[in-house]
Amino acid sequence: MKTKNPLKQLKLSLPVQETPITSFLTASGTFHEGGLFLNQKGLRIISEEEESLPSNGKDLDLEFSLEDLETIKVIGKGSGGVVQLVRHKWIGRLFALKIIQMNIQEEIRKQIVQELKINQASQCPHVVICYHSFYHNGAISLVLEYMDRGSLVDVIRQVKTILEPYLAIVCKQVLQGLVYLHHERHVIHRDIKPSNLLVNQKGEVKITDFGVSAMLASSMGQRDTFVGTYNYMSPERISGSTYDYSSDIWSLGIVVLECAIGRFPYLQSEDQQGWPSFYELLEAIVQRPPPCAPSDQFSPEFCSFISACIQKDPRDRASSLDLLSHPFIKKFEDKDVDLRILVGSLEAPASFPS
Ligand SMILES: Nc1ncnc2c1ncn2[C@@H]1O[C@H](COP(=O)(O)OP(=O)(O)OP(=O)(O)O)[C@@H](O)[C@H]1O
Repeated sequence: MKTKNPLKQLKLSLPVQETPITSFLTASGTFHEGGLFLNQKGLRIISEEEESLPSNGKDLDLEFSLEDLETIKVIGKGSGGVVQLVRHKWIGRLFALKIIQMNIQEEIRKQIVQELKINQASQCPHVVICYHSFYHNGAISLVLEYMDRGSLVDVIRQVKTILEPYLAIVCKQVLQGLVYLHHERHVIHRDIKPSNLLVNQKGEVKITDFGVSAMLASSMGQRDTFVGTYNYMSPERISGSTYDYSSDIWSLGIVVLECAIGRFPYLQSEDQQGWPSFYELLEAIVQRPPPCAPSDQFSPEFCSFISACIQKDPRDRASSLDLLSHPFIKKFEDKDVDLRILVGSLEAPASFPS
């Protein structure tokens, strides 16, 4: 028997497409499924392990002892000691272990441990978390959040210069860290420099060594004995005047300018023979007009940002809070600039030869 309308019976009923494609996208226009990220800038695959790692570590409530950590390799050396990449034997998680050698009296040690405890309470996603600190065999060991793309020193070494859109994203995150330190914790960092600004492959930038320079200074019995580089130090600190939060802003300006032009701003040119001597450099910072961004190579917003930071008179510098709404930062806010694209192309310091 023939059916009246065979085609009608064959008709498939398709589900009505009620879900618009945009609902699969994140705010940045990225399609995200499992570990796969796809947007107009390309494709990225992030392992499930990385994805599930907490970015602020608030949920990490482990009992630590140095015996629980196994060393993988040394990933950095500073004036105070070494930094090792370590793995927690039981949970397998990676940390950076910073060991600072200091033979100090019991009283000062107690004071330092107390200070570090306060630092451990960091509640800002742009300040590297210090999970634990130990005093052992004359050394202070800090168990830090591991930043797997190293510092801005490693970034500049590989890319030479950082383009304005990426720099704006870097600056915004550093400023968020500084707003936290200056306005919530009421502390001056005192050692903002490229090696203290760390990056991870999620595109996060965080300030580290918060409180460490103060700790080293107090361990020497003088409030302002400085160990480290003077390159980023403000003129008022070099000349021994009183200083405040704006001293960190000067340092930030020098760091950002260096990242943009690809050389330390007090060097006249890339091919300048050798560095100025220690005293020539200090004299230049205190006596000479401050460096600025060349207006024929950079946007007016960038040049204005740099001169809002690098002012000889600290009162002329903008605050971290003001700088967060500077036109240079605002300019790229809705432009979907993804720092992961930049850091994704870099080699991890952990894979550098020792
Ligand atoms: N939490 C971390 N995660 C990943 N790498 C780190 C971490 N902390 C430090 N490092 C690496 O170790 C290097 C040395 O760090 P450290 O703080 O000891 O010295 P520094 O800042 O380079 O110099 P100085 O001791 O003069 O301040 C850094 O430049 C960075 O590459």
